Amino acid sequence: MATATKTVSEEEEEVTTVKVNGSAVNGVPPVFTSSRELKVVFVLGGPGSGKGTQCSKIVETFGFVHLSAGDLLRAEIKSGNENGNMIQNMIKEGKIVPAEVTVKLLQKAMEESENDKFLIDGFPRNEENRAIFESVTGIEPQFILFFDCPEQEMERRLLGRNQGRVDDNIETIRKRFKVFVESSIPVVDYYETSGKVNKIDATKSVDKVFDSIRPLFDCFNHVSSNGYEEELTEAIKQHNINGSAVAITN
Ligand SMILES: Nc1ncnc2c1ncn2[C@@H]1O[C@H](COP(=O)(O)OP(=O)(O)OP(=O)(O)O)[C@@H](O)[C@H]1O
Ligand SMILES: Nc1ccn([C@@H]2O[C@H](COP(=O)(O)O)[C@@H](O)[C@H]2O)c(=O)n1
Repeated sequence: MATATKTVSEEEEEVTTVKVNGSAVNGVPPVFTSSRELKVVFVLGGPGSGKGTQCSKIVETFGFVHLSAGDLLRAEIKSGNENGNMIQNMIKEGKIVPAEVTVKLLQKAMEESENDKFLIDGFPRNEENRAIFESVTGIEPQFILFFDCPEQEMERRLLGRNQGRVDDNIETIRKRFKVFVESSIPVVDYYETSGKVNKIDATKSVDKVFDSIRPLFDCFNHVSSNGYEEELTEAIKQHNINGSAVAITN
């Protein structure tokens, strides 16, 4: 009788060939065990620009799963994991946690989900985040949503947020702004070169911001006979024509 037990060579085969979106990076295949074609949108923008608020609305309307890198790190602190103290100290100082920690958490969350559409919020925060995510998962984002908001407005929002976060105080907020400009904007610039960045004017009301985002996600709901890729390319083109593709102000 046949058994379900795999031979060592079958298991090796699985780890090296059953891959998400699967290309090898520098000859090393990605170590992601899902065989689904995952669609990922990275959501970037300064602290307090409204990323989490808009992600909730996208989840409700377009059925994406929201993975906030910050929330996953905060959950790791609460879980009592050995990395908890290190993560807590980094967050208090507004510093970026080593990518291998954050990527592992994102990878686990994606593997545990049955969905295939993910909004990854607050990630990649620096070049190390970007490179390690790409090499571990082999996933290229569909596009980047970039929330553009002046520091003065972000500071006002963060100081009024009242969620008891250890980093929503003026001293840490200033450090987070500096890290954003020095480490996160270069990642946005990187994706700008491949035309993947969709800049959103985040100063408007919550509903107006969502109205400007909506057309970029419509293609994931109603796929035309040409397939969603063509619809998405057209939506990005229209988004840029409509004047949101202005220079990054930070
Ligand atoms: N368009 C908006 N206008 C005014 N206030 C907003 C807007 N969007 C979000 N806010 C408020 O600003 C605060 C920060 O929003 P949110 O938590 O969504 O930002 P974020 O970019 O996810 O921040 P962080 O990166 O620090 O997690 C919240 O109190 C939220 O209610
Ligand atoms: N990729 C990331 C994302 C977040 N952090 C740390 O968490 C803090 C809070 O992040 P939010 O997105 O919830 O604002 C952030 O300041 C970093 O300390 C990270 O290290 N890497």
